[in-house]
Amino acid sequence: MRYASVVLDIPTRSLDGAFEYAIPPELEHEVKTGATVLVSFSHRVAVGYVVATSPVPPAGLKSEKINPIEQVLAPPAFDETAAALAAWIAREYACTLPDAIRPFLAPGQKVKVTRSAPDAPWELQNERAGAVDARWAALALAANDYEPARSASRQRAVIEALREGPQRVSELSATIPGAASAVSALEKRGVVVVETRRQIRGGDQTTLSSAAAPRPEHLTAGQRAALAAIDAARTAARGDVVLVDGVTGSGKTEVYLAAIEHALAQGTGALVLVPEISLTAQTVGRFRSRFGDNVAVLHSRLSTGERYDQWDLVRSGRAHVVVGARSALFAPLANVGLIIIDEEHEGSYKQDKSPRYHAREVAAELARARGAALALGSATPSLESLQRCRAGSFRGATWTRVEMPERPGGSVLPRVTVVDMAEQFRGGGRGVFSGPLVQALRAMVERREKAVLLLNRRGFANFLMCRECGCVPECPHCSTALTYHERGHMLACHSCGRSWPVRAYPDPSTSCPNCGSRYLAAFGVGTQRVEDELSMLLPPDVEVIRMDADTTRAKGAHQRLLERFDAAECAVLVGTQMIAKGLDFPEVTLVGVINADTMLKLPDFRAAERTYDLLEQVAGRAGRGERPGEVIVQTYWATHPAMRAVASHDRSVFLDAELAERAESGYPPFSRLANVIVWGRSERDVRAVTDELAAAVRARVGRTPGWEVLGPADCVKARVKDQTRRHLMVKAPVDADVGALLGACVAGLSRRAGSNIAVDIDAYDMM
Ligand SMILES: Nc1ncnc2c1ncn2[C@@H]1O[C@H](COP(=O)(O)OP(=O)(O)OP(=O)(O)O)[C@@H](O)[C@H]1O
Ligand SMILES: [Zn+2]
Repeated sequence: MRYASVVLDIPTRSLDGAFEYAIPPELEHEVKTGATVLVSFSHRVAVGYVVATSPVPPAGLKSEKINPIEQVLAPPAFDETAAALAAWIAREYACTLPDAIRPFLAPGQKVKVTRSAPDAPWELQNERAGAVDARWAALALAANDYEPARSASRQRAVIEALREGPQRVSELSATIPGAASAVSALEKRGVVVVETRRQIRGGDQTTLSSAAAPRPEHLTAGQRAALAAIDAARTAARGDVVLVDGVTGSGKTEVYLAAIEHALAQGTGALVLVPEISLTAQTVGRFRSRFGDNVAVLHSRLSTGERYDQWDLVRSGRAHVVVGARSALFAPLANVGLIIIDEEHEGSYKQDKSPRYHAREVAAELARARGAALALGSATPSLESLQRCRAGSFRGATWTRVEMPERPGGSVLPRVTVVDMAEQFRGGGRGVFSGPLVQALRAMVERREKAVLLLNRRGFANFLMCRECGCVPECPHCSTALTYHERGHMLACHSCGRSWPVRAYPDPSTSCPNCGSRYLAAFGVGTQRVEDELSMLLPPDVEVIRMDADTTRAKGAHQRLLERFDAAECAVLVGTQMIAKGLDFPEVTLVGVINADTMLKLPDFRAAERTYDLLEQVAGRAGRGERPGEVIVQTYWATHPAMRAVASHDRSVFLDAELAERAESGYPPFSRLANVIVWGRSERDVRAVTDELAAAVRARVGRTPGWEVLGPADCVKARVKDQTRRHLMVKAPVDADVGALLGACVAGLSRRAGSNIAVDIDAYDMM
């Protein structure tokens, strides 16, 4: 008899830890680690996941007292190492074990079970995602001597079509009426063979010229150094990390491709993470053109069926390179030699629902557990990664930074001009585009090239700003920017809770607290308005393509817009953050940033870092080919270090000031920051829970150096959908086990009375 440890997935209860069950002999071949099983638990059936099996009964239990596993519901989806990783995630991010295990399951797998009759076997109520088979027809040898009857024109057409190669019967039927019966007739005569093949969904195609990845003749010196460092880390096989710190257009993708080639040559596979939004045909195409069918692609814009097929390619060992969004980390690739995270600074690597993990941290742990290397790439690495490289190691792994300061083939970084918009306003400029940007756009059109215009939408209309002096009202007590609440006509401070009534422009009572101007207005213009103004400014033969949440909603829309931009002779691409990264169009010679500073005033300690990252990334879209590029950054805060750093292509201008400030105030990367959010319908309950939680955390933390508990206070978004939201922030030393401590505090609450609690370790969203 063997025994299995099973983690139960019972939605309404949080049971931590695994329970022991016996494996009946008839199920012995099916009950493996990673399998989904049905067991009985307190007199009803429950779904669970096997996380370990053992030949000996658990200590202290008599074998006849152990309940048997009743049924196997789904085959193994993960192995022992993955099970251990899930346990690590649960502890590190203070979530339940089933929450940590679910990302590893097959796409579409659900927790609910049903059965058709009282004694029928139970089945999972999965989304319809399982494998799909297609019937393929092909000519048999006998076709060479076969002459269809004169009346059999359909048979003739089918044979004709199949001479080009095998085809799906459904496809034949679409072009030849009655093809299916002709195929059956021909099959009976032995002229055609029909076979069932697994259909694989989700292998999208593109016409984008830049989606191919022709192998360059030689790598640059920077690329060679980066590749050597990654190879060395892979050979060391203990989870060492290499940060590829390469300027925009320096050829990081080529480094990844070469490193993966080396990994494959040694019989190991690779996981490649790219931000969801840049998982476009362009990026995927580069990997496919180098590795063909050995690539599986996983992201959320695929249908469940498509994701299932791609996932199954990995599990069945047919694909060894997985390219995907952060969840690709959980793909069933057993023999991982290399993990790559492109644009590692991206905030989207942090998941905002349970499990609230950060892909960089999970990848580091996975690399350690699998004896693989982790390569992080960015033109604007996160302060966390830079700091770990300075220290040389983190959590037992070596962190090495390799610089790639040059673009290959002699192309140079673009010239950057910062335009002070307050000055433009004082000079009478009231439009969306400053004088210098208008001139640059006209010159670009004359040269018949392409331009990219970024409209920053984050932080939009969250605060008031004076158009004349650029001032943003701040709290006199906390020096955080005041948030504007349009409905209540009020400015509020989210650190101390104070608020002031105010009316924004065009109300006649408006007045800037700094200069008295009446142009104190909510901040922002929409992409639609930019598009309209552009059309008025430029000749009609210039194509204007708008890319934002509205125009990219439809499936494949993102790709079609880029293909249009690619195919155009002279065009302007206007878009939100989604256009800032990854795009590689050599004809783009102008990049304009309409409003560089909307994020700077957000009550978020990473606001400046995010602004710098975004500007540097979008600037990097210019001049990637032979022609030099130009960048125009419009801002009301021309002296901010982020602007100056981008203008001079010198990160240290921003970095030194920023690191000093973070060290001073004890923010990451010099500490860990956890945000505990409590929300619910009753404000009283929410307050009671946050107060108890704050007291519990303070009691545990005591006066331990490096720990600090802030709050409780209202969240920036204090009310969402009629629910009150309060939070508590906890700062801890970088090596502290924050998740375990906060998890225990939450578990020890005396009551949670209709409140929801989210423990967000290493939080990115402070709102
Ligand atoms: N060694 C090389 N020789 C010539 N061309 C190269 C070489 N390496 C890369 N390239 C080309 O340089 C261009 C930029 O490369 P890539 O897109 O990989 O840059 P990147 O570093 O990822 O940039 P970004 O961070 O801005 O997205 C691509 O068109 C690529 O084909
Ligand atoms: Zn205040």
